[in-house]
Amino acid sequence: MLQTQMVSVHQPLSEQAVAVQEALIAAGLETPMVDNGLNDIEKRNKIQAAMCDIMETLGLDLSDDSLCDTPKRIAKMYVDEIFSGLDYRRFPKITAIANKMQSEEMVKVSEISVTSTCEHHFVTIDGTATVAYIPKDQVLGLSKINRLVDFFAQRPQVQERLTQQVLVALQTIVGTDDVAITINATHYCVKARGIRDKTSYTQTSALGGAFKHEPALRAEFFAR
Ligand SMILES: Nc1nc2c(ncn2[C@@H]2O[C@H](COP(=O)(O)OP(=O)(O)OP(=O)(O)O)[C@@H](O)[C@H]2O)c(=O)[nH]1
Ligand SMILES: [Zn+2]
Repeated sequence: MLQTQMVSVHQPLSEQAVAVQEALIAAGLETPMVDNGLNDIEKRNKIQAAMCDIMETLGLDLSDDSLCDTPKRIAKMYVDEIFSGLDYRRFPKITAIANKMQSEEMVKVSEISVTSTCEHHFVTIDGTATVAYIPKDQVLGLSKINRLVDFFAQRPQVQERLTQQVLVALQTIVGTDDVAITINATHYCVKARGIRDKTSYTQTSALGGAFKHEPALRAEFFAR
């Protein structure tokens, strides 16, 4: 999970954040967003008021000591936690070092925890991601791959877009097309409501460069 992090409206975007945002827009993969000009405090206040309205509409007693702070908690959770990835000022600093060790084989990080939120129902998507790339001029700090996945997971998502966003972001940052990602996830909109299927899960993948075109590399990536 992203650490809660206070960001100022005046905080400039990092060069990496700008490059990734531009790449996603160019690829038609950016999350549909509108800049409403609200700062984080204004967002929390508006969401809190809206949640009071929802709870009162449901007939809940907001004077109850267990319920009274729920609108405030949800507002904070949306802005600072589970939807914090909508704000590029929170884009993680992805440190890389020169590939002096001439690593030219796949680097693969497996079973990265993914907790996201389905944009159709606003309930949890729970799963894991496996991400690989073939280093070119730079190698990434390993935890930065987890952080990148986490940034895009902290948005309302469909799993297919989350998968593609991580692919394009990583390609942009490492400067190579040779990136692969697969996500396995359970959708609580399928598990806890609607069809109420307790066992199914969804696998999505996005492959670039050699991972797309070389069957042996693709097979190596998907092998456990
Ligand atoms: N492709 C895709 N679909 C998703 C994802 N998350 C949720 N959905 C689906 O979005 C669809 C929305 O369908 P609707 O018919 O508008 O919504 P609904 O009436 O709540 O549908 P049910 O879930 O079947 O009850 C559902 O089939 C969800 O399972 C996702 O990450 N990717
Ligand atoms: Zn859903």
